[in-house]
Amino acid sequence: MTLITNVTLRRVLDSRGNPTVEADVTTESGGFGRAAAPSGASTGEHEAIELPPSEAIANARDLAVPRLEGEVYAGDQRSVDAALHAADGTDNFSEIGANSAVAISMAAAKAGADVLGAPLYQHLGGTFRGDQFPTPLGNVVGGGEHAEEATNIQEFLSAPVGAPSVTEAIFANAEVHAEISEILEGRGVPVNKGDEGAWAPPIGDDEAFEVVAEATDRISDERGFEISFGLDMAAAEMYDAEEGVYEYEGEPDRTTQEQIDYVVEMVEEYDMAYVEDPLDENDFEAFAELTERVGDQTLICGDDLYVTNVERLQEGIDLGSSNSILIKPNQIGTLTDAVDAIELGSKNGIQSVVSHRSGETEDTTIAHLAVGAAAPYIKTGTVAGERTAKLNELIRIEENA
Ligand SMILES: C=C(OP(=O)(O)O)C(=O)O
Ligand SMILES: [Mg+2]
Repeated sequence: MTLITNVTLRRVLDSRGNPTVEADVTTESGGFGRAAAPSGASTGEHEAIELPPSEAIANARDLAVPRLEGEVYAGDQRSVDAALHAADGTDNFSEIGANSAVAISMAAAKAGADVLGAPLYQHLGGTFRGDQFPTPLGNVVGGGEHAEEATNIQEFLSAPVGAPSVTEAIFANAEVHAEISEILEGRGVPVNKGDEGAWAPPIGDDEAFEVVAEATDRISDERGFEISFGLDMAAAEMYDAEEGVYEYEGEPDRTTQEQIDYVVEMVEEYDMAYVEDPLDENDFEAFAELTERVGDQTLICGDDLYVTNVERLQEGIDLGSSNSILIKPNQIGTLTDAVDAIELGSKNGIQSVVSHRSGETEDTTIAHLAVGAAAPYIKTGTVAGERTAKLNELIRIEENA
């Protein structure tokens, strides 16, 4: 019934106006799934390879589609994803492109769910899943690779850790976002937006800490539940490997030790709930030192460090590098690989944060993945249509749970 009979690939627009890969999967009994690949700007050097969409589509048509149509059942996600790996034949999807792979993988999952008449989160997670909702981490101020002339730190994230429901948390993040524009206006700071819809003001990191803390405190008081905040430092983008320093525009460079001390100081001063990629993507040891120092107070999350790869995650587990992992299906290329990383993490006390990319589409798969895999966090922006697509889907899922 769920035998895949057709896979169609096309180019569509992403939120930056760049082309990306969209896949349609149809099954023998008429099941249908459609999904599109997102795209990063601050990509990790160990990520699976995103090919130019036209090339990814042409190669996937030649190599992957014949191994799927009439061969594999959409309801059997592991077989779909194994066929994608076999068609590609490399360990980083450099033949068919991780963008084609992830679009097909997600579209097949949706087609499988469609045949069952079940919501995607239930198809992915099974019948006993669907009652645990992730806390949404909402990007409210940012710079780095996501906006020019803004903060060094890539993302300041509202973290409504005390919210009674995911719906309340989503609205609280939007209120924090709105509050920040008022605060910035009051300070005479012009308000532009970055790639993910976060404010991208021309201010230094120190001022951004103050502004975000003020906004989260105010909305927390109004709402009556705890709203903390966190960061994605995307530190690999700041790291100069030759000099061994982290470069901050308008401030002195920091050595690795100074970077660790700085993060410890900020975690303590602002009681931060979350710090992603505070150190270079190859420095498992420095991550471990930081986790040793503040891992009992905050989540230290590896994004570029792990690239959703179970082998890199295992190295981090062995060394104690972090207590959290970012999960981006397109970093690794399939839903199976993403779920395996979540499960390896949860067996080892590592909290998963299912994440969007800075270039996104209206696709809502990650909202279902977070619920289906019972991930404790999701990072998918605060405002902007391609972000609210996922957030509104979470609201709907919660309503139906
Ligand atoms: C979402 C992120 O940005 P990008 O998609 O540009 O890697 C991130 O670094 O977590
Ligand atoms: Mg990141």
